[in-house]
Amino acid sequence: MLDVDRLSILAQNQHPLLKNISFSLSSGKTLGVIGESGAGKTLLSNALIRLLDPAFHVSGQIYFQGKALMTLSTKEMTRLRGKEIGFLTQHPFSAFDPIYTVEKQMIDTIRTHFTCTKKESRKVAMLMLNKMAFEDPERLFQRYPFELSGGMMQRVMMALMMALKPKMMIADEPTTAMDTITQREVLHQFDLLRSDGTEAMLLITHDLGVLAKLADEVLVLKSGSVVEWLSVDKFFKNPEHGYTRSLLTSYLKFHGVNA
Ligand SMILES: Nc1ncnc2c1ncn2[C@@H]1O[C@H](COP(=O)(O)OP(=O)(O)OP(=O)(O)O)[C@@H](O)[C@H]1O
Repeated sequence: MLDVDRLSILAQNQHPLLKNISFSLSSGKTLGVIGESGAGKTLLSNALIRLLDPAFHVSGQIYFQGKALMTLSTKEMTRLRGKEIGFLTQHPFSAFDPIYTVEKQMIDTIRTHFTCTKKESRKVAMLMLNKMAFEDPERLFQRYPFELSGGMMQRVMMALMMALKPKMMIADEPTTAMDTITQREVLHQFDLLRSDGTEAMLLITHDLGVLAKLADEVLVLKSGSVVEWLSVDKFFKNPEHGYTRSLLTSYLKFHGVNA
């Protein structure tokens, strides 16, 4: 479904930030991407949907269902984002316009991708907000992004993705701003999405518990390079690379588990 071939990113000053990244993501699979802070995870996800600042120099190829994304026009790329490739960012406020209510933004987005009436799209949005554990979606609808917390915005974004049912989903730390109970519910919905239209997921996370629950494969990044690309089973039981082992050991130690 997704093939990334020697993707590299240079900063404006020519400093290499991502170096020859290659991997594939098949239909039916979830790929977890991990690595310490600054490894290049967010740059990678933004590059995949072509939302990088134009100051970066990007080379290599990205194929989504055989389509070379680097050659698509801005208009074609805009059409693809949302319905074909969904994106959940760790900065949800950047995905919403501060001057419109949640209702308007959800309805407009749904109607951009589906032929339906306002009433129909409102009903779908409402249903998904209910699934995202909002107690009073009617009230939420009338609010502006700045009136909501980061965790609430992440849930609104997730509800929108559930309404759009993109073929592939890219999620960059999608539950960071949520409390543990909400996180658990949202991750459950994430899991359900896989059996409801979303065929593949790329999930960036620092939480190895999330990785264990959702991922089939793991891509380990360090300083802009791929260290290992392995099955989740091998990641937890028998990682080859010392860096992967150290990530695992420090996570387990931090969470009070003896390795
Ligand atoms: N606009 C920019 N200009 C120059 N360098 C940048 C820019 N944005 C990010 N970088 C650098 O690119 C590298 C990768 O950053 P990125 O945000 O992708 O890391 P990350 O793995 O997502 O980290 P985190 O887990 O903290 O979110 C870092 O060294 C960062 O300093």
